[in-house]
Amino acid sequence: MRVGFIYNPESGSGKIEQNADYIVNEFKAKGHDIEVLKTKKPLDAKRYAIESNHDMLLVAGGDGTLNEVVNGIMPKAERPKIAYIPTGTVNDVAHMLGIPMNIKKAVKLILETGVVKKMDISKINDTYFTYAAATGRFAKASYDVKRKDKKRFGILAYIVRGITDLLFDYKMPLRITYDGGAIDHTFTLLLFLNGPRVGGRNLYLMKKSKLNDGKIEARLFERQRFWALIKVLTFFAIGGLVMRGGHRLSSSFYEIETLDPRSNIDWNTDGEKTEKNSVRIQVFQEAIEIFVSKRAAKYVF
Ligand SMILES: Nc1ncnc2c1ncn2[C@@H]1O[C@H](COP(=O)(O)OP(=O)(O)OP(=O)(O)O)[C@@H](O)[C@H]1O
Repeated sequence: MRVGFIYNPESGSGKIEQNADYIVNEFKAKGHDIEVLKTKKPLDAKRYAIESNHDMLLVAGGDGTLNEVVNGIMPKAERPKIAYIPTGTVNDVAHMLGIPMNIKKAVKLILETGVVKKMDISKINDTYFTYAAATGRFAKASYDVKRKDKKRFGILAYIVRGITDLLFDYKMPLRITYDGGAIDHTFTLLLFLNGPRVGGRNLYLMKKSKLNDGKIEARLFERQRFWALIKVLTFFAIGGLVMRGGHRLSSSFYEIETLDPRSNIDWNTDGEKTEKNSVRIQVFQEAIEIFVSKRAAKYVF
């Protein structure tokens, strides 16, 4: 197979760099023709994916690098398969797909023990995302953390940034239309999730949410004095529990319209800052093929 190996040497603690030769040799030993495409700056991974004519893209990086590759291949009529080696800080997608954080074990999964599944990809305005779009309280943490802090402190850097966001009162008057109706309210946090994980947390109460069901699960938190904060924290602490003042929706599309003309809402998709204010979210069912563990194939698809 013709394999393009796209890797981000800056992802996570940088361990991928010492393992790149090992990965190349393992793929060659199995008879693959592998081309190394190392990123030098943001958006290189997307460009490599756009220009690729490989049968498969082997991607090593965090959720952000995977997101760039997905944005690169989605407009193509013939999309290469994706094999993913998680080397980022949070690696939410890899946890859902059952891909080990250990590089050698991840390579073994791709070359020997894994299976290929078709996975949904979603789009928010013109940006594709693999697992999460969010706005409001805490949503900034994942893109506001500085790269050098991520490298030094790992996931703790995100937690500290999240805590500094605690006391900021997000008030977002919005109309949310979905395939079951419409809701007008003032919200503090909106989460749109492809599967049962976000922000490094497994949401075991959302285990019915599958990665190939053609639906996006929405968890919407109304703005309330004091209680909203408790409810958001409870959601993350207790596996996705939604208390009163929260909405649980499942739909193949959403329209989110800001009702305040002065609003200044930033959207976070797969951990990066992308769209602003009113957006449309839609799902492309089973849009990409990706290597997953046998266990994930059974439980999240
Ligand atoms: N060589 C590079 N130098 C600096 N930034 C890069 C480089 N290559 C890619 N990037 C950018 O780094 C961003 C973040 O990388 P990535 O998400 O892969 O790792 P991470 O942030 O450590 O992991 P996670 O998203 O799981 O927290 C990507 O969106 C990409 O644009």
